[in-house]
Amino acid sequence: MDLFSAEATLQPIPIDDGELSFLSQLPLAQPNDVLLHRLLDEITWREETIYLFGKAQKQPRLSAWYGEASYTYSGRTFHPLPFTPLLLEIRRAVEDATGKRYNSVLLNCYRNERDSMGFHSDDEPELGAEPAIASVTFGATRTFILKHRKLAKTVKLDLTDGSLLLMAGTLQRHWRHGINKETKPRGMRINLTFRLIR
Ligand SMILES: O=C(O)CCC(=O)C(=O)O
Ligand SMILES: [Fe+2]
Repeated sequence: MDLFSAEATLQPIPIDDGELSFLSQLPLAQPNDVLLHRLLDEITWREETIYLFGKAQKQPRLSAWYGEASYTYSGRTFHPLPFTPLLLEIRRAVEDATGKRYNSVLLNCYRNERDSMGFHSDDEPELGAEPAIASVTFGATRTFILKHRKLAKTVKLDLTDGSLLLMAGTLQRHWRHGINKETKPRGMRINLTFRLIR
């Protein structure tokens, strides 16, 4: 094995007012494309309805919650499904790589370039003051955009197949993040954000 072909540990990404680190390939027991298709098949995906200015709208992606604690998100309380063996396996890899523990995961499936995630912070009180949120991507690359709440600063990161991004420290307090729609065709992408809910 070529030990120098890729970084083996999380590398810090310099950013003001928070902590970000990135690992281009999370060590996993199965290839990324096998895990992408297993997640697509084994997860109970839902197309949630959201209310925007009082109007019902389908969320522009599929999503699912798994874990050990109920959770409030965008003003709604979710009762997660229990972790599956596949999710436990991915969680173990994420815990080993980040040195932190997680009891919940939000999964999002971006079916194509038209799916997206609006700008938000993962700053719900049950996540605590400086939450560690570990984000794993399978499938197509999409651009993860961070916008500072007060300063005119934007950071863009390409989240590639098999990558791990750790958001920590005061990042959620000072920055919002999201995934824009794209104009060029994109294949399917599944993202998992592991969290610790208290
Ligand atoms: O898909 C992504 O990379 C972002 C997901 C996200 O922000 C979230 O699950 O809260
Ligand atoms: Fe988020």
